[in-house]
Amino acid sequence: MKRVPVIAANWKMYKSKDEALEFIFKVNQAVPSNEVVESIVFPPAVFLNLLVKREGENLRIGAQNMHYADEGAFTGENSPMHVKTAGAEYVLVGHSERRIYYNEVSETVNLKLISAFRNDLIPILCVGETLEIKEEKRTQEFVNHQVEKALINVDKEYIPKLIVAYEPRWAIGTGKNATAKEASGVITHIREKIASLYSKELSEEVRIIYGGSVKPSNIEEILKEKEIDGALIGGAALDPENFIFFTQVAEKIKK
Ligand SMILES: O=C(CO)COP(=O)(O)O
Repeated sequence: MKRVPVIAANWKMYKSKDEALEFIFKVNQAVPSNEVVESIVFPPAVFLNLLVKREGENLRIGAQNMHYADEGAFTGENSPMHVKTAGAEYVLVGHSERRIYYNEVSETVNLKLISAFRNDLIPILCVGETLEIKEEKRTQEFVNHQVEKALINVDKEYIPKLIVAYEPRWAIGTGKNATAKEASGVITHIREKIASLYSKELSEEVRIIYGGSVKPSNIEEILKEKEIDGALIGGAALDPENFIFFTQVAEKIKK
């Protein structure tokens, strides 16, 4: 089954307004068409509107987080409607930094996933183990459990839209990436888990990507793995030239 590769830049809490605009200006014309590579940028929420107005045809914009409720007394939060009307088409759900610093737990991850689908946003569900769990050789058990919990009550009609990012926590921002083979192994098992929850056919439509210290020097090796459908990149994708390079490698390898 052919799956369109995904190259996603998670800006986290970086970039000034001018830097954000400069990035979009440089990248918009340079990335491959959306049918060939889905190129997505996740800026801080306050920039969503600004960046979408400048959007060309190819670069897509997503939110780094959202609340699961449609509205409510939740000071400081953005609803799915807010991020959607600001122009987001995608949303990161369950990023490890949200899980570590903001009390994101499997129940809220699950509610956000359901809410994203209901609001016609494409979620990138982030999963990944700590170093401790890896050393205990419990990676697969842990990651499969995260996937299973996240997908509770998610209707099968939405599964083809799902994107999962396998981001081992020990690899995020550390310069230490999982080897391509390691990542591919975990991703294969995630797909099997989704097959066991839904069906093999549906599981083959899900894009499963890798994140954690992806950089220009390792992107080729990672994307050469058939099971890895793209990358979610932090630090290295803040540079527009790098981002363009990542999309070009995806276009070349996944064609
Ligand atoms: O958290 C990440 C993407 O969501 C990965 O960050 P780094 O690429 O900086 O390791």
